[in-house]
Amino acid sequence: MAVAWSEKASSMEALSLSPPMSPPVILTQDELKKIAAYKAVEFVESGMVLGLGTGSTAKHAVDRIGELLRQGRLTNIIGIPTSKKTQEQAISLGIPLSDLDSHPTIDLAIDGADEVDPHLNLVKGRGGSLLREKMVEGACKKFVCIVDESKLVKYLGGSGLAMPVEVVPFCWKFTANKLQNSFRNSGCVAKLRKDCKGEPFVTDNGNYIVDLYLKKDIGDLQVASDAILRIAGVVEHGMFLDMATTVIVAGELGITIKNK
Ligand SMILES: O=C[C@H](O)[C@H](O)[C@H](O)COP(=O)(O)O
Repeated sequence: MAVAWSEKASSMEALSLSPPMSPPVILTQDELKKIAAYKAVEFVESGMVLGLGTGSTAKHAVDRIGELLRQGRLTNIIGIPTSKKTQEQAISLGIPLSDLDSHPTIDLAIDGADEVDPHLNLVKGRGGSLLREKMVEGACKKFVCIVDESKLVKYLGGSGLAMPVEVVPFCWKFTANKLQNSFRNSGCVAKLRKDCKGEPFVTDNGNYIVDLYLKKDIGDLQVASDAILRIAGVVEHGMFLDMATTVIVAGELGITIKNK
């Protein structure tokens, strides 16, 4: 999706890429993701332990951290990757890595999201990395979420796209049925995620993903979270409730920074 990048709106902290009176610059969705990511990396300071997110938006942030390290503008960074893919990317960029066992407290994590509601609750995991993301981002002093404006929703599940749940492979149909029945009042349909070969998608942790598709609001999110986590066979779900401390949204009018 390409949008017009116009002048700063009064209520927004914005990056204006075009001088006044010039025609609006048309940016792609990926360019907006990159702008949000670069803005988030401005929060990074030398000496920090950083949670490194996963996905097409977080990838820009990891690239930028690697670039600043190479230029010597950042030093003594330790990255904690949220997926094997991000781990590979960080290694290729020369970012020193560790894990939660050695660094149980993280200064700052930067990661994307699939949905952001008005209270800064998130849906994550459409890339399949929700479990490691939740572990790493749950251990952060500050979690900066970076999105383009297409990710903003009125309520979680409101995009009509997947709400991911990581489940153990053992009797996944049983677990999927339990999940679907738990949210039948919201018109929930539970589907096993498949890879491009039509095989079950397998997470970095060797589990499967059941995607929930909701026709209506699921109501109280904490109640929904508790209900999902009570189902034996569920490992974790992709609702990140009250975890993001800041959300950076890049959109048509500029960058908006929302703080908890
Ligand atoms: O599992 C994937 C992660 O939760 C991603 O952060 C999320 O899916 C957003 O990805 P993207 O930045 O590619 O839209």
